[in-house]
Amino acid sequence: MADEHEELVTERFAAESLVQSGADDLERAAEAALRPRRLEEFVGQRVVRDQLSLVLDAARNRGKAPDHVLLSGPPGLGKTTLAMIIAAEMGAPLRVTSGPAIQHAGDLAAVLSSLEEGEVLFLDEIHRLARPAEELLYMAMEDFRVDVIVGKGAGASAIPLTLPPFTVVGATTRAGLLPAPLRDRFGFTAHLDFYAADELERVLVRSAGLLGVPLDPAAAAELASRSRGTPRIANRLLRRVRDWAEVRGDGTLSLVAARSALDVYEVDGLGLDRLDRAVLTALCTRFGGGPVGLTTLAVAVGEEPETVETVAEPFLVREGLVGRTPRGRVALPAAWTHLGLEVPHPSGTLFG
Ligand SMILES: Nc1ncnc2c1ncn2[C@@H]1O[C@H](COP(=O)(O)OP(=O)(O)OP(=O)(O)O)[C@@H](O)[C@H]1O
Repeated sequence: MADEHEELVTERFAAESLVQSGADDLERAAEAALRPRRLEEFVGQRVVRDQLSLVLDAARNRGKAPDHVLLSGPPGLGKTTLAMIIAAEMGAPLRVTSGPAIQHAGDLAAVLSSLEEGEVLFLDEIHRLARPAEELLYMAMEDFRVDVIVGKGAGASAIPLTLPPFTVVGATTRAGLLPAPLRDRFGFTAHLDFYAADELERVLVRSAGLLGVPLDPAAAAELASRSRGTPRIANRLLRRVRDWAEVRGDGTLSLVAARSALDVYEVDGLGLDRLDRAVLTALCTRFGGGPVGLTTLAVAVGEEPETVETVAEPFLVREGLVGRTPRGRVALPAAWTHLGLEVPHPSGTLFG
């Protein structure tokens, strides 16, 4: 059970999950099969969808590559899916890479100089691009030009190379870390927010249809309300409920099957998982409700500060469990209540 629970938690860490290659390859394949291919299949995010649809229609009418697009938001909300949709809607090829994969400016120059006209270049985790690569990207995005450096040291020379028009789709969980000159080169920026329960229900119904499994409406509602506002988690839980229904039930994804599977995987009433609860527990019990700095909090739960900040925290803040103050993170009254603890008196250090 513990291993299975671990797997459920780590699905939120796309990069780290590479470690568990076998099981995760299967999960990634399962995820890919449920990915919407066209904008009209993309559930929710109505404003982003409308705006993007306008950008793409206008580009199509002009017969040009669309403006560069920057997508930000927590993991699993559909940034990669939207990049794929942009390429599909434009009938353009898609090239996928990421900030950490590009170590040197030369790596990026090689990618850029091999792009076809109209190609969509998806740059995941764009905030992690190395500075020299970032500067090369500015020029390529603005002037469709790169300087290819030939030779080394004093004898090195830059040969300008003109690129065909292309579209960068950048994705980041930390838009605030992007330097202004890079942010400014995106003609369209969109922030993806957590999904409402009714939107997640639609994601689940669509996925159950694609998987060919019978999903009771009550089970869909239960799963939607316990998926952390995140389609990736909703789809992952759906597959776990299917496992439960096939192995321990009658194959129907009923409310009983949904609740039983969620119990097995220790997903609580709010949809919080092990990391979320570890953060809340540390905040409330170890640090007396805070304020506590991000790094100290991360050490206490055995995670990287970036993971706590980008994976756990946004949902905890949105649910009113955790607050950010200039002095650090604090547990809000709902956090104590959720953990079944007594809320400390407000005249204490916490809210005073
Ligand atoms: N709006 C949506 N409608 C239907 N399914 C969605 C939607 N958004 C995401 N999904 C599903 O959730 C899964 C995760 O989405 P995706 O990989 O695009 O997220 P992401 O934001 O790129 O995450 P990460 O930053 O971790 O890579 C997809 O496989 C897809 O099946």
